[in-house]
Amino acid sequence: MTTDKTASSTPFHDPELVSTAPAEAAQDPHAEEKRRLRTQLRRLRRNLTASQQHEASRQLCRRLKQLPEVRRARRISLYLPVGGEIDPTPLISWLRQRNARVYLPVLRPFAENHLWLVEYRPDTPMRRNRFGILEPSRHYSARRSNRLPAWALDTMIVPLVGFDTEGNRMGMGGGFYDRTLAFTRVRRPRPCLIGVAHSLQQVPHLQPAPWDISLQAIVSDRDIIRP
Ligand SMILES: Nc1nc2c(c(=O)[nH]1)N(C=O)[C@@H](CNc1ccc(C(=O)N[C@@H](CCC(=O)O)C(=O)O)cc1)CN2
Ligand SMILES: Nc1ncnc2c1ncn2[C@@H]1O[C@H](COP(=O)(O)OP(=O)(O)OP(=O)(O)O)[C@@H](O)[C@H]1O
Repeated sequence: MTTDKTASSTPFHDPELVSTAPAEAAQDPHAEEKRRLRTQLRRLRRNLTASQQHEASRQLCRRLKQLPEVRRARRISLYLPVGGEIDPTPLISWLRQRNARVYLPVLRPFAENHLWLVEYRPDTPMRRNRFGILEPSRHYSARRSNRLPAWALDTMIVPLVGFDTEGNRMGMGGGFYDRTLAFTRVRRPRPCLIGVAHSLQQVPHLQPAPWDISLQAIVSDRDIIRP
């Protein structure tokens, strides 16, 4: 895993090169520490009670509805929560009333750790992916007309495992969003990225990795952080 000599100098500003970079895990000197912190933060959110979750979701959605990036979005992605993630789904009916289109991440087949963004309508057929997360079915997602390239979204609501007040983020560790959004370093248009999490997922400082994509805002049940 550590034999690739070019690994540490991989130009992460080039999404094409980056997405084929070998020995990915070996490139992150903070990997072990991040893994531990991730496990700890995931446990914290999993341990929230149903009523804490309900209240956090209410507060989150109240704040999200105030954001211009959410209010003006015609095409917006969010996620269906698992494992204690803060729940953005009460936003869906509100968005539909405003005639916004709602998209969900789908694990992209044959492209390791990349996401498709697939439209989510009331009649969209759903299935569970390999992580047990509900997503639009393979058949439905395979139809190009049901998807959007990430650049065509106005806003993406991105789940976080950890964050700091400078807007550094930590995800589930698969690099799914980082890979899917790597193009934002070099091309426009690009979606506005809003990270969301429970306030207890805030940590004093996260060391950003070279491939981390930065967020326009982080919204929790307590705050709106603009880095
Ligand atoms: N609700 C939700 N949907 C999402 C994401 C997310 O973070 N939250 N994703 C954001 O990326 C993508 C899925 N990414 C994921 C990455 C890792 C694991 C996970 O549970 N990993 C396990 C080991 C899994 C296994 O191999 O079986 C673990 O770390 O313990 C789950 C989802 C797309 N959909
Ligand atoms: N653009 C990219 N191209 C190739 N590999 C990448 C890219 N971005 C991240 N990775 C790899 O993905 C792995 C996970 O990265 P990291 O721990 O930062 O995930 P994360 O930010 O928590 O996940 P996510 O992006 O899904 O929220 C790392 O090993 C990293 O090398």
